[in-house]
Amino acid sequence: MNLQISGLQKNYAGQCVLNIDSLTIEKRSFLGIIGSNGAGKSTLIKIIAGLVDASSGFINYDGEKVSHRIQQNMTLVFQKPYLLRATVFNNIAYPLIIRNMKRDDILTRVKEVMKSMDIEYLQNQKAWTLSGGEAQKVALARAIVIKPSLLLLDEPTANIDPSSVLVMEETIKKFHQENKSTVIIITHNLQQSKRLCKEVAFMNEGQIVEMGEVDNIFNDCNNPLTKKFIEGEILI
Ligand SMILES: Nc1ncnc2c1ncn2[C@@H]1O[C@H](COP(=O)(O)OP(=O)(O)OP(=O)(O)O)[C@@H](O)[C@H]1O
Repeated sequence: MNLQISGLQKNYAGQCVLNIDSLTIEKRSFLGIIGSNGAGKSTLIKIIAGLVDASSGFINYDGEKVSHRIQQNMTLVFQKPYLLRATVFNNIAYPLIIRNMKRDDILTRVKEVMKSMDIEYLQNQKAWTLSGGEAQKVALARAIVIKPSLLLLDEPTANIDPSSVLVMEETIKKFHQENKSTVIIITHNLQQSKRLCKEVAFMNEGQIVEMGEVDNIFNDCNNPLTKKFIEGEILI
């Protein structure tokens, strides 16, 4: 999915927390969003997902305004996984059930995703009994099972151990390679953005300070604020 953002602003109690003049995210992009706490990263991704209304401005999705059909084609994984009070299998199957997919196809698709993430052993476990890392894997499995054309990830691997991070990253990479999808990931892990993304956008105080190819941003950025941030200095 191709995204065109124009004049996007979000205010909370008269305070502007997001202000993006113009941003294009090409189809099949793999964009990382980095920046300090409160920079506006989650607000941006929630507006893209249609979960929060912008105060002004608009987003075009493949040249169209947001609609039910477009929203059916995107998924968002939060830092804290929201799972249904059901088994792991039913959690992953749910987005396919509500899209009226045939029973046999659901079975095949859910098994395929569980196998690729090595979580088949969890299929009958109740979602509320999962560990944090297991729940996060299930949330990712549920997000990719519909093969969305836009996958939005808000710190999907925060608070999980390195081997689970590896499974999640491999899954996200494979998903991006095998589908003609756009992936946007917010991460505080700069190494993770280097491992996964083609492009990175650095946000500060609601604005996109700089955006470019991963190598350019990390080795040859133009803005002194970006340089400070990636070198681990505190931005004040
Ligand atoms: N529902 C809300 N009501 C009031 N203020 C909000 C609301 N949601 C976000 N904000 C404010 O908007 C600003 C941007 O928040 P946002 O969650 O987008 O930042 P972020 O870059 O994702 O931060 P973090 O890295 O800590 O997750 C913050 O100052 C936050 O307090």
